Formats: sequence, structure tokens, C-alpha cells
Amino acid sequence: MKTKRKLQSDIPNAGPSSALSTLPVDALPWKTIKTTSFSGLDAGGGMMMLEELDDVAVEWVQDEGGAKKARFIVRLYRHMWSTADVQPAPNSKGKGKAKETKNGKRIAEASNQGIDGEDEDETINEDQEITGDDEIPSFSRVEEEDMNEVDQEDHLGDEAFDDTLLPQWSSIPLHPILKRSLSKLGFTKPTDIQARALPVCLAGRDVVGVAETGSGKTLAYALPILSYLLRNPRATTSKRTLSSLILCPTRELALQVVDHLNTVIRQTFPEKKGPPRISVGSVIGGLSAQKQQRILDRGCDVLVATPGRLWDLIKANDDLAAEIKRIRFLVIDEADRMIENGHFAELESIVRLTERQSRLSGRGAAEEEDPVFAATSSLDDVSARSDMQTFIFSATLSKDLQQNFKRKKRGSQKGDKKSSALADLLEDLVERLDFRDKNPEVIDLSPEGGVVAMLKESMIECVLSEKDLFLYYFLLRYPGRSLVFVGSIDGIRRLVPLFELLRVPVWPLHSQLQQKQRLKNLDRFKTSKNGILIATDVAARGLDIPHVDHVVHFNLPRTADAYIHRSGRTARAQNPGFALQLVSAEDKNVQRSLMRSLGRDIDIPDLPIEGGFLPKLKERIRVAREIEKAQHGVKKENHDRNWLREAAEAMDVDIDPSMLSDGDDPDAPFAKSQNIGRSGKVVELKEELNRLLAEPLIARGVSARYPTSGSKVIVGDLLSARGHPTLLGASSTSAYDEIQFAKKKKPKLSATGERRSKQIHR
Ligand SMILES: Nc1ncnc2c1ncn2[C@@H]1O[C@H](COP(=O)(O)OP(=O)(O)OP(=O)(O)O)[C@@H](O)[C@H]1O
Repeated sequence: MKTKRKLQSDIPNAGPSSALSTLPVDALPWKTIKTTSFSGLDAGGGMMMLEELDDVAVEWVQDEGGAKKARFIVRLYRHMWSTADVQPAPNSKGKGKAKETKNGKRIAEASNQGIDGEDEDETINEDQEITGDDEIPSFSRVEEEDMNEVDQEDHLGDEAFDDTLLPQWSSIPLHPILKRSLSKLGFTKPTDIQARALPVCLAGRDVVGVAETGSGKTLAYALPILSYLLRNPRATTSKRTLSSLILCPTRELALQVVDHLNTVIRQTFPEKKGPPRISVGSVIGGLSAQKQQRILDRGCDVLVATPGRLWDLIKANDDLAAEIKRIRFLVIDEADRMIENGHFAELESIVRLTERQSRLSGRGAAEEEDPVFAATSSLDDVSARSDMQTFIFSATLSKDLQQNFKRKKRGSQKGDKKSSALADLLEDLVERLDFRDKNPEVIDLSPEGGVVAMLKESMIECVLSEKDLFLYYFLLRYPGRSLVFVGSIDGIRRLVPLFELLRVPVWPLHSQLQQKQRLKNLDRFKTSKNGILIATDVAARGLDIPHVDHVVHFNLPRTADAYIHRSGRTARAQNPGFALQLVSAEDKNVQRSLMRSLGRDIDIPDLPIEGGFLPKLKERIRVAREIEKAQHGVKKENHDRNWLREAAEAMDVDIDPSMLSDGDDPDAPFAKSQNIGRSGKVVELKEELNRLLAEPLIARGVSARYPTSGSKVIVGDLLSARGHPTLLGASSTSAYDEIQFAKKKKPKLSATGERRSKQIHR
């Protein structure tokens, strides 16, 4: 992970540098800055995090060999300064200069304007106030000073909140700062799950919450944690102690939860400088473990983590294990998915750290063989808190399992023939959880039929080979933010280049992409009004992407839960949403069993198709596929050569350079692929595709040349700009509105768009 760092200077002259003590650069009090998007990527796509350092000056010193070295002069205490030596990066530039402040003090500024400036010496102020204390302060002492300063400011917002401003929240005893945040966010009333869960969580109970997708479960568990932290501020003499652990199944979801919490925390005083009153850290796979370790060393109040990476860090760090043993809140978000992800072992191990001694000692000798025991045996003197609260939330938790949470009787529901290996694992987890509450509150608000009321579902039945065509039709016909779920990574790798060739703005998201790329693609999708994300189920759970207009099940999922979560990426927070199933004959059985699991018939209406557009779209797809096939050959060749190069390197043998070419990444945009487009055939096909893409798409019966004639007169649409932006003669109805008119009973579909269109066209 790349971290950008920014120096901010507002310090008086630091005095003779010889009098300063020196700290390693990583020990300086860097502060993480909130970026505009949750992934924190810059325009170049490289930066994952921005850190800022206040009160710092830079001086350049020459060592004996004449090399220039930067020295940061940093304020650690009000009256104490320290330096951190860093080597300038090649070509890096920087100089320090001083200016007068209003009160006549000289202020040193760090800049990056060149190292050969004449003002270098001015970073040193003879008037520097030195305590005479040569001892290097520890980082926690730096924080101590910070915290004392911040605390005075932090009382802002603690005064009582006027409940008449937010009457529907008045019965929920949240800290006034949170009420102010909710008011600023425009959350005028709690969602149903919040209204039910918050009072119970705030009363100190354990809660298992099941509620539909997009219903605000994150705040249902997070607000009680934040409220507790605001009401029980940390001691000012220590570094932050971890009070809450939130475990999430996917990296994207974990980052989103961090973002969600920070939005609430920072809402009240967005302009406030200094460390936040509550600090939220994250530990997820795919990003630098070192950086994450540093955040942990520095201390945070709430940690959001994926189990795999967290367990890796725990194994290497007894202090972290001890902190987790002592947490006040444990949250498992989307517990069922965590187990599906194959993270059961890590999840179970982490959960075991939070067990009370009385339970652990009951386990006897077998425990000593256990890897968790081995990893944490040095922590015997640290005992888990007796007042820890556990919150489990998901949109899908089977009724059987919910009962087990209540009864905590292992195996009470086992033997049920529907019980799968996954369900057994979940039951094992339930058994492992040491609820402090004898009777955890189970709140089940899951909707009938699984999906939310604001979701409209529809389907297109077609032959397997025409799914691409109907997806293309749908994306053109209903512009908007669409999330397309595909059953395999190979499927995504086939579709993305195809749609890129068709100039549809598509981005892939799957587990084999680098984490950086995953976040980048998500960000692009989030910020593009008509963007299309083609994803595996890695995007199915929890992601709260604003205004996803459509979810398309290009391949149907295997389980009802996956269908619920995928479809739940749209129709969130009481907004309308639309889900489309592309169903081939081969999918029929899966569809039937899916609907049966959801307790429904196949009562899904067909999406009306305006068939006049299909022949031209079909032709475009045919040519794009041919290009893709030809390019795929070149890509594969590159891939093989790359493999050859790596194998040769591994064996330490030389290979004829003519046998090698630059490697290729199967997920790289096609346009960037090496050698692609060289062959004459591809050039010809691309010209043909360009020509086809330039041809207007006109509905049957429409005369583009004579808009006032033809069987479909479009002059009115043209004049009022009511018509469709790309499909001439089509209305601009949304997919959501469209299916109100759809017929329930559909005609049998044929493989050709031509015949089908006659049957279905309204
Ligand atoms: N009280 C509220 N009023 C209005 N909007 C809210 C409220 N609480 C949360 N939201 C918003 O609702 C959206 C969905 O919330 P969240 O992501 O927590 O849903 P969820 O139930 O966890 O969904 P999923 O099951 O898919 O993970 C978010 O954008 C959130 O900001």
C-alpha cells in the first residue's frame, strides 16, 4: 500500500538542531486523513492512504560525504521539539523556510520547492524553547500531550441535544453528539431494525439481529458502541485501548464499515483538527500488514477486520491478543458469509480469545494441544471482560440457527435433513460464542420471500448463448448504475473485454484482482452514473453503493441467501430498485429451487423486450466476439511466454529473447494488451465494429429520416427530449416502472431476437 504524507507547519523556530532529540520517522505522530472516497485512491490510482503531520519543519543537513539529508523538526510537546532524520528520495526536493507569525514568532514551513534554497538555516530559530529534557519521549507520551489538548475541545457537543429536532429518536438514549450527527445526516427516524435493536444493545444486552438488506444494520450495532465510547472517554494518560472488534467477511465491507462509522463520528465537528474523539482502525487482507500493525501499535478504539489478516497479526503479537481478550464489544457482521468464505478457523480462534476463564478452564487438557491456546498461552493473566456484549447481524440467518443462538444447545437442531456442512459450522460458532447474556435478544425482521418491498424483480428467458445479447440490450435500454453478478471469474474475464469492445463502461470485481484494483474499480463504479460492475459474489454482501439502479443475475446464484444479498445491493434504505434474472433452459431447475427456498412460486414477470433493436445488437456482439476471440489468442500467447520467462528465471537458464514477449494480465483492459490489434484480421474486424457502433439504433416502425411519419411517430419525443438517449423510438421508461406493464404469462421464447420480438413487443 502506498501512503502519501503531507507536512503541515505551524511551529515556532525550533532552535539549535544539536539540542534536539531524534526519532525514527515512523514514530512521529502521523494522522490519517479522510479522503473523499472510502478507498482513498488518488487520481493516479496509487495512493491508499494520506497521512498528515502537523507542526513540522524540514531542515536539510549535509553528512560527511556531502549527501543531503532531510531532518524533520517536530513539536512533540507544547515546549518540546524532536527531529526525525530521513534520506531524501532520489530527485526529491524540499526546503525549510521561516516566516513571521502575527505574534511575532517565527514559523518554520516545510515545502518541496528545492533543496538548494538559500533559506535553509532559517528553519532553526534561536528563540526555541527547550525543556532541557534530553530523554526521547515515548509515543504514548506524545499522545498523552495530544490528548490533553484535544480533550478540552472534545467537550464540545456533549451538551444535551434538543429532542424536538429529532422526535423519532427521542426514546433512544444515544449520546447527544450522535443525535446531532444523525440530524446532520438527515436520518430523521430510526429504521425498523435500529428502533428494535438499539434500546436492547444500549441496555447492555447481547443481540442477534436479522433484517433485510439495506435496512441500516450497521448503525444498529455501531451506534451503541459509539455512544458507549463517548460516554466513557479513555483515560488521558494512556494510549487508546481497543474497546470494540467488528469482524466482516470481505475487505470491501470492512472498509465500508470504517467509512460509515467515521462519517457519523466526524459529522458533528467536521472542521475540528487533531485526533478524532473515537478512532476506527482496519485490518484487512490485501493491504500492507506493516502499516496495519503500525495503526494497531498507535492504538485505536474500534477495530474493523477480516478474520484471516487479523488472526495472522494476533499470532505475531501478544499485545494485540491481549487487547482483543479485553474488548467490550464483539460484532460479527454477516456471520453466515464469514463461514462460507472459509474463514471459520480464524473466526473461531478470534472468538475464543473473548471467552471467559470459567469456560476455558472447563475444557481441560485437550485445550493445551489447541493452536489458539498455543498462540495465546502467555496471556493467562489477562482475562476476558465479564461485561462484553456480542452483536451478531445479518440479512440471512436461518430460523433454526436463530433458535440455537437463544438456546445455545449444541446440536439441538442438528440432524435436520436440511442442515448442511455450513449450517453445522455456524452452529459450532454459536457454541463457541461466550454470550454474557443468558438469553440473547433475537430480533428477526427478515421480510417474507426474502427480498425487500421496494425491489421489483423481472426476468428474461433466453437461450444460453444469447445471454450476452440480452444483457447488452438491457444495459443500453435502461441506462443506470448496474451491478451484474456472474457465476465465475472466467465468465467475468470473457464479458468485460466483450463489453469494453462494445464501449459499455464496465469494470470487473472478483477475488483474483489485486486489492488495489478491486477498490479502484469499486470507486469508479460508485462515481459513474451509468457504470457497470461485473462481479462475482465478492460484491454480494453488505456493500452499500449509493443508487445502484439494477442488479442483474447473469447467472443465477445457487442459494437463496446469495440471491437475497445480491439483489439487496439495490433497493436500499427505502429506495426503489430493480433485479433482473437472465434465465436459460439450463437455469430453470436452479430458479425453481431458489424460489422454493424463498417460499415463492416462479411468479416473476417477464421484462418486455423491444425486439426491433435486437438484430443490430446481435450483429455488434457477433463482431465483438470475433475480435475478442482473435485477441484472446494473442493474450494467451503472451501469457504462455510470460510463464516461460518465469520458469526460465526459476531454473536459472537463458532463453532466446525471440521466444519471449511482455507478459499479460488476464484482467488488463484489452486496449492495453500487448501485441493486440496487430493482426490484419483484428484491424478489419475493429473497423467493422466501429461502423456498426456508429449506426443508429432505431425501433421497428420508426423512420429516422421522416420522424413525422412511419408506424411509430417520434417527432414528439424528439421535440420534448422525452425519447431514449440511444435507442431511437424507445421510451425512456425505467426498468422499475416498465414491469408494471409486463404480462405475467409469457410466450415461449425462441433463440432469434426477430421472432421473439414479435411475441413480446408491447
Ligand atoms: N436511520 C436511517 N435513516 C436513513 N438512512 C439510514 C438510516 N440508517 C442507515 N441509513 C443508510 O441506509 C443505508 C444502508 O445501511 P446499511 O449498509 O447499514 O444496511 P445493511 O442493513 O447493513 O445492509 P446489508 O444487509 O446489505 O449489509 C446506508 O447508506 C445508511 O447510511
